[in-house]
Amino acid sequence: MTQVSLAKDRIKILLLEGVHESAVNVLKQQGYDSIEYVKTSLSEEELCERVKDVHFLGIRSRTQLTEKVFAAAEKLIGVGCFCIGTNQVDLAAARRHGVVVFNAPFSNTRSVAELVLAEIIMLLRRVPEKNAAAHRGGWDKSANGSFEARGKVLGIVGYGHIGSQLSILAEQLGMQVRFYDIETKLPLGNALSVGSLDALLEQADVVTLHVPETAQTQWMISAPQLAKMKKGALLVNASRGTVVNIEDLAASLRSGHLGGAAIDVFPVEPSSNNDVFESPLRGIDNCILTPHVGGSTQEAQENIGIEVAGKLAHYSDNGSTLSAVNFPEVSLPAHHGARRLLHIHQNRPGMLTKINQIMAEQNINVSGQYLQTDSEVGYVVIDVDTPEESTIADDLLEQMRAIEGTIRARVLY
Ligand SMILES: NC(=O)c1ccc[n+]([C@@H]2O[C@H](COP(=O)([O-])OP(=O)(O)OC[C@H]3O[C@@H](n4cnc5c(N)ncnc54)[C@H](O)[C@@H]3O)[C@@H](O)[C@H]2O)c1
Ligand SMILES: O=C(O)CC[C@@H](O)C(=O)O
Repeated sequence: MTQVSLAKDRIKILLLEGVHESAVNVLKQQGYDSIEYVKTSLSEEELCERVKDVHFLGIRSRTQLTEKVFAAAEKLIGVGCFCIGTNQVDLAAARRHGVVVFNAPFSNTRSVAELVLAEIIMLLRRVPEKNAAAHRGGWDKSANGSFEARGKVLGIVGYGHIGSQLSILAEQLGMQVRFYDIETKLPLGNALSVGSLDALLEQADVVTLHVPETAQTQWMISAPQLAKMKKGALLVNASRGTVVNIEDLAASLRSGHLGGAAIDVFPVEPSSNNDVFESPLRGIDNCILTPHVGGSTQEAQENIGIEVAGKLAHYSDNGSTLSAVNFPEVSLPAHHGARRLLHIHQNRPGMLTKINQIMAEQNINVSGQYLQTDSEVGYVVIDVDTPEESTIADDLLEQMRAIEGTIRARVLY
């Protein structure tokens, strides 16, 4: 599969799920005008049709990018996930098809941490059920089951960007922070690392989950783990819906073992704001249900738009894959006065030799060469000095495309 090199005005960009308009502004400022903006996600079938002539695709967490979608997206160069999570993308398939995927690894971190902290206080004070009662005309003026956050043990599962940010905020409220992570992490402030998930569940008054969706985290909180939590303890999940078995959680809340929960993410989420939200957690009063809005603040969305659109434009203009989540990372200088050839190939022995042979045979002066590989894919960038009017770069590109194992190749002027 090869990629024809294009002038900017012929590069088509499809932005889904109502990404912030800051993304459109950045792309337009960089000279990209052919932008289609869609407010919802699309089904696999719709996507396969719509992505056929698209060069860059922007999504959030709802759009599932499967092998089938990448196979249909013959011209796709890059994907921007306008969020932190990339579990909705088959990253290996993207790599095999030579599609570079970027995300915004920390633009909404603070927003999630703030919401979680607020929910912890609300749950400790049983505000959700008092609020529900008041809306029904009730008046539950009582301190029964209501507690301060100060002095309580907060158990954080996953001490990455969000978990560690929350750790700092929670300590400022006087909470005692414990965390569990599969990686060794620097404990911030007075936080303490705990050796196992079970130990954390047994110690914590409040457990909050901040892990990515992986095979290892799927249903990591189910009936046995919920049973290990203290009676009356609280659970917060603003990570991914597959981390908690929602039926088991509903049973634990209804039995009175858990005292409350705040859930922002669900195993199945409505694909648009017009769809009905179904969940076994509906109707449980001390359970806060939010529609996957942990990172949905104006500040976060605007910053994400700027960051991810900037990464897509930079990759398009310069070839840099720095901070890509599925690709060998190459940080490239500007290529003023040189044509830049980009070659993505299957990582087989002898690829670089074949490319260099082409340069030698044409007597080309190579002014810069960059190579990065992973186990499957190689990415070679070559800057060649040619007179401005010369079409030699196009000839070189054609020859490079003919090398067996080439996935995509393009030239930057
Ligand atoms: N609700 C929302 O709107 C929202 C917003 C942003 C992010 N998220 C979700 O939150 C997740 C975490 O975000 P982050 O920025 O903190 O990610 P991160 O990558 O910085 O941190 C994740 C941490 O989890 C740890 N981890 C991985 N597997 C684990 C396991 N099995 N047990 C214990 N720890 C494990 C990692 O080592 C890492 O330290 C994201 O992957 C995303 O799915 C949700
Ligand atoms: O914007 C969204 O769709 C949710 C984003 C959030 O879950 C993330 O992974 O950053």
